[in-house]
Amino acid sequence: MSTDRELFDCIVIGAGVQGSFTAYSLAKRGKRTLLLEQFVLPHSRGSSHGQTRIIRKAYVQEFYVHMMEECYKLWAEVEREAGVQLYRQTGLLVMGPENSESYTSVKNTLLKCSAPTVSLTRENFSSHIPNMVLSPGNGAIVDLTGGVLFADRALKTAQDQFKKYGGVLRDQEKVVDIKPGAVVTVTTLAKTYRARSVVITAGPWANKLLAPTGLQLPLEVLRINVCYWKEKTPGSYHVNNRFPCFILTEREQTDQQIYGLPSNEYPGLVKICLHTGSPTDPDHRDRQRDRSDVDILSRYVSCCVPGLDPEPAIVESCMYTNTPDHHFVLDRHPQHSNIVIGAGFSGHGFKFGPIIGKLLCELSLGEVPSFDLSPFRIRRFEGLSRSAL
Ligand SMILES: Cc1cc2nc3c(=O)[nH]c(=O)nc-3n(C[C@H](O)[C@H](O)[C@H](O)COP(=O)(O)OP(=O)(O)OC[C@H]3O[C@@H](n4cnc5c(N)ncnc54)[C@H](O)[C@@H]3O)c2cc1C
Ligand SMILES: O=C(O)[C@@H]1CCCC=N1
Repeated sequence: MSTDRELFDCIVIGAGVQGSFTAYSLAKRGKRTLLLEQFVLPHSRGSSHGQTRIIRKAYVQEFYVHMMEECYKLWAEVEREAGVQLYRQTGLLVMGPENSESYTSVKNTLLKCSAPTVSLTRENFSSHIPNMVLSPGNGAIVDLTGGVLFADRALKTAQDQFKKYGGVLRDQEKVVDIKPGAVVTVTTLAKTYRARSVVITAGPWANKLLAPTGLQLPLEVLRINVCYWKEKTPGSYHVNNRFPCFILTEREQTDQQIYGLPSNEYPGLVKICLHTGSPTDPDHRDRQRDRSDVDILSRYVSCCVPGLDPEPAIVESCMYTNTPDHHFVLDRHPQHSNIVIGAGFSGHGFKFGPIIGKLLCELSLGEVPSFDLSPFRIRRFEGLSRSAL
C-alpha cells in the first residue's frame, strides 16, 4: 500500500451534501483538502441523491430558522459563484391539526422569527392551493421562503467548485481505517493519506467509520421509500400551476409527517413521501422491502390529493440517519479534537448543506464556530454514545 507524501490540512470522508460543502468551504479558504468517496460519483447509494429536496424556514426550533436565514444567503452565493440555479421558490404549505403542538409550534416560530408567511383559511384554501384538500380540523400556513433545491445539481456544483478552488477529490476510494494523532492517518483500499485534521461526513456509514476511533453514536439508519404519483391531468401539480411544496405535520393522531414536492424530476409525477422508514444496514439497503408506508401514502393521496393516481408510479430508495432527538451531530470527537463529525442529519439536512459545510470547516480548523452548536453536541447523548477509550 503506497503512502501519499503530501500532508493535507484536512481530509473529508464522504462526498454527500455535507462532505462536499465542507470540502468546498475548506478549499475556498485556501486549505489543502482531500475529499474521499467510497463510490464512483455520482451515486445513489447514500442520502444525497435525487433531483430535488425541500428548502424552508418552517421549523419548530428557532435555531434552525436562524441557521436557514444565513443558509439562504450561502445558497445564493454558491449560485452566483457557479452561475447555476439551485433553488426555486414555490412556497411551503404547512398543514396540521389546528390545535396540535406539531402545527402550532411551527406556525408560532415562523411568526416569532418574522419569516414571510401567508395564513390560509378553510374558505380561501382552494383558491390558493389548487387540487388539494385541507383535512377537517387542519390549519394551513404558507412559508413563502419554501421551495425546491435541485439536489443532484447542488451536489455536483459543490464538488466542482471545490475542485476549482484546488481541492483534490478521489472517488471509488473507500476509507477502511483512521488512526488518530496530531497527524491523522487515513487508509483507503488504495492508499494511505495524512492530514492535520479529518472530517467524517459518512451519512449512514458514520458509525462504521467511527469504530476505529473508539466512538459509537446512537444513530438509526432507515430505508425510505421515495414515491412518485402520477397526475390525472398533466401539469395540474406543476410549480407553474402554483402547486407548492407541502408538509403535513402529523397524520391521524400519529407523529408521522407526510411531505410533497411539485412535479419536476419525472414529467407528470409528484413526489410524496412519509418522513420515516424501516431500519436497515446501509451495505444491504436493498435486501429489505417494507412497503407499509406506501399503503399509508396511498390512502392520503386518495383523500387529500385527489388529482393524483393513488398507486405510486415509481418507488426509489434513500436513507435517513436519525439521532434520538432528530437534531444533527456537529462536533469534535470527544477524545481527538482534530477529528470532526457531521452526522445524524435525520432526514432534513440537505437544505443546511452550505452552512453545515462552513461550520464543520470552522471546527476542523480549531476555530470557534460562527453559530451556537450546543443543540448538536455529542455529549447530549451521555449514556447513549459508546466510547471504547
Ligand atoms: C427520501 C429523502 C428525502 C429527503 N428530503 C429532504 C428535504 O426535502 N430537505 C432536506 O433538507 N433534507 C432532506 N433529506 C435529508 C438529506 O438528503 C440528508 O440529510 C443529507 O443528504 C445527508 O447527507 P450526508 O452527506 O450526511 O450523507 P450521504 O449523502 O449519505 O453522504 C455520505 C457519503 O459518505 C460516503 N462514505 C461512507 N462511508 C465511506 C467510506 N468508508 N469511505 C469513503 N466514503 C464513504 C458515502 O458513500 C456517501 O456518499 C431527505 C433524505 C431522504 C433520504
Ligand atoms: O427537510 C425537509 O424539508 C423534508 C420535508 C419534511 C420531512 C423531512 N424532510
